[in-house]
Amino acid sequence: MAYPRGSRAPLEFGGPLGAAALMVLLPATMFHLLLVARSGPARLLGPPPYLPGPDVLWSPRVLLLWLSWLGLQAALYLLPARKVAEGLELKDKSRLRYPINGFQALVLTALLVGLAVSAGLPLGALPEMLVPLAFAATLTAFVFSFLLYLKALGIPPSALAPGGTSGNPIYDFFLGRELNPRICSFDFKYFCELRPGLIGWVLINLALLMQEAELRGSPSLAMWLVNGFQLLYVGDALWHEEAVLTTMDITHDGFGFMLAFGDLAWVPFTYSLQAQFLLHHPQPLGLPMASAICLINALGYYIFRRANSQKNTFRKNPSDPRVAGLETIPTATGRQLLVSGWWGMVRHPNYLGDLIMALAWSLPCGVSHLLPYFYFLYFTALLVHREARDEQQCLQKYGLAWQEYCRRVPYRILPYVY
Ligand SMILES: NC(=O)C1=CN([C@@H]2O[C@H](COP(=O)(O)OP(=O)(O)OC[C@H]3O[C@@H](n4cnc5c(N)ncnc54)[C@H](OP(=O)(O)O)[C@@H]3O)[C@@H](O)[C@H]2O)C=CC1
Ligand SMILES: CC(C)CCC[C@@H](C)[C@H]1CC=C2C3=C(CC[C@@]21C)[C@@]1(C)CC[C@H](O)C(C)(C)[C@@H]1CC3
Repeated sequence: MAYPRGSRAPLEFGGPLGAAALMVLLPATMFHLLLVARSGPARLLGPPPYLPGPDVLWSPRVLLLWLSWLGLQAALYLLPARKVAEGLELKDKSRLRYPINGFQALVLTALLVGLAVSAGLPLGALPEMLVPLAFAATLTAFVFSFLLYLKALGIPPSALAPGGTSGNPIYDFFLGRELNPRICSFDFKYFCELRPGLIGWVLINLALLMQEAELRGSPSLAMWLVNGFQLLYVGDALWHEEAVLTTMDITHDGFGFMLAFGDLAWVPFTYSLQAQFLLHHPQPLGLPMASAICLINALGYYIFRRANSQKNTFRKNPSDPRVAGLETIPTATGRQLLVSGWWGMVRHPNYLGDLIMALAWSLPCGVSHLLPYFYFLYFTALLVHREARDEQQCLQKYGLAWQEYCRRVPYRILPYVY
């Protein structure tokens, strides 16, 4: 980690050079994956079948469709919520309020799409638009991050994110200067993290399933599994929407290109890679293998959900009977660290569960190609890097208590291995 002059916040992601490289590499990787998934050889490490020209990337009609999608999700966000949650305390001691209606947005989107399909909307045509749609999303992410950067020029220092204030415009543009950019009560980061991209991801999956049914008479078992597993994951995220308020994206990272592109483009267009692959490369899958894969996904989901819920319950109320019996380490901040239960096995049991699920999403695609395993490989790298960032932040927050926790729980993600 490099340290910028005149500031104590360490530079991450390789500093300005790393940020500039990622701003080119991430969109390039996304387009590479989209093009390769539909090509015959589907080679992750091979060249793309062709380089798309402006006529393939750019379509005003598709841009309009994309903006309408964002508009629809924004309208659903503004509907009355079943609950309004408070975020963590900010530097100025205030707390922001967030509507909890993400699951409602998912259900209403499903109803609207169902109505539109029964009225003749050709959802199966969506897979043909993925490349121009991804281009529209990338363009939106660049423009949006630029506007967010400008907006952050006039805000008080207390509203800045700890990381995005290096003074280097490229680095700050990438990481995001403002922690919680809002217009009135509309919170852009919270909205983008959970709505257009996540719900868009399952909609793309569904469109790929419908397209497969049109092409082959019925969707394959592999396609059903991928759709089912990823719908469970997105449904779970929206059902437990409040938990996202304590993730580092909301509490620590600014809202810049990294999250805008990640949320709006990367998630829907690369996380749907397995379903894209299956549409063009059908894979035979027998019932015994499908059952084994379901068991792997169930195991991953169980660890992921139980570990996340245990920490969230403990953070909300340490005397809750479900967590009151667990062993803890006190810290100088007054907060405690769990040292038994899920958080006593490894320091990030939730990452372990998430990674097991990631593997289960790739397995229905067989083992003939590396491409459908891209998500598992990328996600391993993302979580290892994220774990290191979180470790750094926890060491800063909890000092000696964190060191004691690391001594008591020596493994980070995988027991006895890492
Ligand atoms: N699908 C995807 O692309 C992604 C999914 N994820 C998933 O998101 C979820 C949230 O991940 P993330 O926000 O990275 O991190 P975590 O939910 O693991 O949160 C880390 C925080 O938990 C608290 N904590 C750590 N150890 C303990 C302990 N022993 N006892 C009590 N509290 C502890 C600390 O915060 P504090 O003490 O301040 O509460 C720490 O900063 C994970 O399940 C992850 O897998 C994440 C990134 C991408
Ligand atoms: C494009 C770059 C390589 C990095 C971008 C990272 C983002 C794609 C991810 C950062 C943290 C995320 C989370 C989820 C999705 C991916 C991003 C935005 C999450 C919403 C997925 C569903 C989970 O249940 C969750 C815990 C709510 C996740 C929160 C973090």
